[in-house]
Amino acid sequence: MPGAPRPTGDTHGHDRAADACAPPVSARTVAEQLAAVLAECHVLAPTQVSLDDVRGLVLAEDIHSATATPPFDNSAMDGYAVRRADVLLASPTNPITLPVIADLAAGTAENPFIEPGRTARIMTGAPLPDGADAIVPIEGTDQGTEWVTITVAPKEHAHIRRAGEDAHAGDTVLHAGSVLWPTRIAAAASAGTSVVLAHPAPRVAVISTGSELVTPGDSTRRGQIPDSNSFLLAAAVAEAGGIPIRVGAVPDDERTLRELLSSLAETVDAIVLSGGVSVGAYDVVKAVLAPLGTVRFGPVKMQPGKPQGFGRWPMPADSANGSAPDPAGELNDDPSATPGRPARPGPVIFALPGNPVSAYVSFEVFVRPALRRMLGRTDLHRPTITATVDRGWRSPPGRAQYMPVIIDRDGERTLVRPAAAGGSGSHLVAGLGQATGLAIVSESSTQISDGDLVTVMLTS
Ligand SMILES: Nc1nc2c(c(=O)[nH]1)N[C@H]1C(S)=C(S)[C@@H](COP(=O)(O)OP(=O)(O)OC[C@H]3O[C@@H](n4cnc5c(N)ncnc54)[C@H](O)[C@@H]3O)O[C@H]1N2
Ligand code: MOO
Repeated sequence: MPGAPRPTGDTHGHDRAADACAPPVSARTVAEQLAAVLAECHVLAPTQVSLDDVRGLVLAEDIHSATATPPFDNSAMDGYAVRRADVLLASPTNPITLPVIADLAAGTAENPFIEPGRTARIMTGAPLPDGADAIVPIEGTDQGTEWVTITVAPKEHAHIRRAGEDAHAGDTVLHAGSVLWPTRIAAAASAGTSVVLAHPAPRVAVISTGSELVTPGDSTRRGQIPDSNSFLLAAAVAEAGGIPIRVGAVPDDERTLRELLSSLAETVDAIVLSGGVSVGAYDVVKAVLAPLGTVRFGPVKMQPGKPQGFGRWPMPADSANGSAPDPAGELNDDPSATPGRPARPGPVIFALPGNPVSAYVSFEVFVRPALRRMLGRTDLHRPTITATVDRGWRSPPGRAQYMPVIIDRDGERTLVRPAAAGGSGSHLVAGLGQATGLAIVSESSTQISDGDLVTVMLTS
């Protein structure tokens, strides 16, 4: 990229003077940033997926029943298969005793013909033997095995489940576009399908950046804190339906991060980074990604979550196309190299702010809808409700605010109050754990008072 500052392996090596000279990036609204994100995130191409792995995926084909469901007439009760005419007059005062000619368990292929005056013991799910036209549950008998005494007269076709009453062979049991939740997975299985064409779950690498970060539980010296963002974001990816690959925390070192991104790019659909996107001296994510020209960094008019980066990791061009791979910007300086087409588009990259509440809000507002678009979901957004403010707060002018709130019921009313004692501070990660929603305050509001109505995104 001519004129772009060349990334270096040093921690502090990128050219701050060049950054200062770069034209200021205009602030986007949340809607503008979301539109830019969604325009770049496409549904993943469908693949064959085993029913073991389809939960939450979107079906890309209709599923037809291979056979009738149920496939054969069968018993709905543990009891006796009878000719109803034989026991029509049965009652406690008029018991009728019949010989038991067979014992039919679920799974049996036997089909003993039930002659008049005979019966077979039968279990739930076993095929109805020819000749029988009703089932007497064991509760209406003495449960005999050689002979059985029946004291209850069955109704017509009592306790018989008919072949095809659920679906006929060839019926469409699921339509393309259906989200495969457990009951639909059961419908596919009962239709005789073990593998379906579905849009796969996006594989999402989650990386925290910051030399201050340690693994939770490890001892910390002054200046260090546990990495909570990689756990937050990996769990949020899974909850959104993606497959998280939690890399953990990497230090503020450009070469380390560049090599990591380059190696991950081959195997993931998205990369979610946190930290290092603001204007600090060691903002490693921005230092590595901004010079590539494929990731845009700029402020979004929201609080928290102001500094955002979004774009794509540039993949090596297809060598058959005669071009040279150069994702890291350091392998090829040959100006005569012919640009080629990438073999596949690189993963989309979300560079989220490091403050934990900022990272979380950014995930909810931008990453989650994007992942759901990649999954083929049409319900991209969380549901919202209107709630009454129980304890007011302030909001910065010119920025849409996403306040983590606790949602309570008070009779007919739904009440909200800030989840963290400190309010909207983007470092208040412990308080964030109390939140069950995000109250959305418009750019023009600066004071949210007790009794006001607010829109609340339900997050759990
Ligand atoms: N002079 C300015 N300073 C800052 C501005 C600004 O406009 N001008 N913006 C502020 C805002 S708003 C935010 S948000 C942050 C974003 O900064 P970064 O994305 O560069 O994030 P870091 O500086 O790396 O970290 C910020 C904060 O979060 C903590 N952190 C980072 N990663 C994790 C993690 N994985 N787990 C837990 N906590 C994490 C980090 O220690 C810092 O305290 O910039 C403001 N500054
Ligand atoms: O915009 Mo920052 O994300 O407030 O903390």
